[in-house]
Parts: sequence; C-alpha cells; structure tokens
Amino acid sequence: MTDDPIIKFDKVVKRFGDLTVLNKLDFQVAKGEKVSIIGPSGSGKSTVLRILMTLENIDDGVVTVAGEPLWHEPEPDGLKPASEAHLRKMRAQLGMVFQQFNLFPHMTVLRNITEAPTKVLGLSKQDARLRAEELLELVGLADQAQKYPHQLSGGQQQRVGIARALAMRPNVLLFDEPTSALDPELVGEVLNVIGMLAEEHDLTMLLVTHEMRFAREISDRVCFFDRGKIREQGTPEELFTDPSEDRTREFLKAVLD
Ligand SMILES: Nc1ncnc2c1ncn2[C@@H]1O[C@H](COP(=O)(O)OP(=O)(O)OP(=O)(O)O)[C@@H](O)[C@H]1O
Repeated sequence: MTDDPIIKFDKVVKRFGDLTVLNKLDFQVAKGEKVSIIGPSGSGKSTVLRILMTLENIDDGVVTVAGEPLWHEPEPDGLKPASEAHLRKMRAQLGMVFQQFNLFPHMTVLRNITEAPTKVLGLSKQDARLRAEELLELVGLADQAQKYPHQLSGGQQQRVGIARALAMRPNVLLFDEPTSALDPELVGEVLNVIGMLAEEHDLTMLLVTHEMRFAREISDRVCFFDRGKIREQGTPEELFTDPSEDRTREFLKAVLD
C-alpha cells in the first residue's frame, strides 16, 4: 500500500432533484487500501460506487482516479465535462461486483467472463479463456464453466460476478453490498472469496456492506457515512470499539444488537 490516492473525491456534490445525496464529499482511497463504507440506508454509499463506475454523473466537485479527473477532461482554462471516450478509458480501471450479480442469463459462466476481455480489451479467445479458467479456479468454480447462471446458486453466481470483474484486471474493485441478495447460508462462501482477495492480492478494494463483522475483518479503514458525508472514519478497531461520534455509536448499536 502506498499513500498515493488512487481514488479521490474533492467536494463532490450529487443531487437527485431536490435531494442532495452527496454533500461536498471529500474522500480518498490509497493504492492497495481496503476500505469499507458503512452507514444508514440512503446515506449515499452506493452512489459513491455508481459515480466511480460512471453510472451516475456528479453535480459539482471533482473525482479523480489514479490522478486523472473521471468526469472531466482538462482544457487550457479549466475542466470541461468528459467525453464518452474519456469515460470509457477511465471506467476500464474499475471493476464492480453488484448486489444482484448482473450476469448475462443467456451466456455460459465461461462466456460471461470472457465476453468483456475479448470485446473491450481485444484479448484473443484463447487468452480470454485461459484467464477465465484461472479465475474460476480462484473462486472455486472450475467445474461450473459450461453452466448457465440459472443453474447455479446465488453464492456461485456472485463468485462468477467476482471472477468476471477480475477478468478485466481492474486497478480498483468495487463491491456494492455483494451478499445482501443471498440466502444467509450462502453468504459465507462469497465473503471467503472476497476475504481471500483482500489478503492475498494487492488490489485496491472499496466495499459497501451491511456485514459489520466482515468489514471489521478485512478493512484497513472503515468509513461511516451519514447524509452524504463521512461522519467518522478510522481503523476497524477505532471505529467499532471506540467511535468518537454519538451518531456512529447509535448506528453501530442498532445494527450490531
Ligand atoms: N436514480 C435515482 N433517482 C432518484 N433518487 C435516487 C436515485 N438513486 C439513488 N437515489 C436516492 O439517493 C439516496 C442515496 O442512495 P444510495 O443508494 O446511495 O444510498 P445507500 O446509502 O447506498 O442506501 P442503501 O444502504 O439502502 O443501499 C436515497 O435516498 C435514494 O433513494
């Protein structure tokens, strides 16, 4: 881990109509850091990830990824809104694992993983296949390559979702409540895979989660979001055992009891 921020939100404002979801948010993630975002429903956690995936635009402020503005392009007298080509280039640095898996239902597991590397990165079919097979091995699904998503359990589908995101070799992996759509008995297998990635790989990881115990285990830093801002942040130890803000304490009491 280095101190260079790979992700930086600088006074970012995001509104939906009259609702201000991000309120001059300042937020940074260092290269290699594993950061969890926790907080009440509607506090803007998923919006942060959706902005990074270029699924939502911003209303004010600047987001940079690896030192380059995400939603803007520099021009001599300042920044102008980014072109589609710029967004595409920037988006390639990030991978996302969605709450609802979002696999292509009509494609096999293997094809779900090889599709973007061949179409977007221009990998040969053979190289994409080798990469997919390695990743399926990594997430414990080497024997499921020829199945279709509906033939898999939710936990297996989510592990394919993780393999698919990794196949693009992103610099940053984003997880949006990756276990919240799963039956309780399937949560563990997905958390195990994410935990293994956090421990054994130099990836930068940003995780929105309701799994407090997991956030505590895998994170270098935990951020408590409240009404579109970081109310408090620190190491898991600091935040979970000795929060300094009443609001954090109330939230943790409500979710941990
Ligand atoms: N496309 C949209 N149009 C209008 N409002 C939206 C849109 N997307 C999100 N919102 C609203 O913005 C607020 C923040 O949403 P966001 O999904 O970031 O919250 P969250 O902290 O991730 O919540 P949760 O834990 O429930 O997923 C919510 O009030 C939500 O209803």
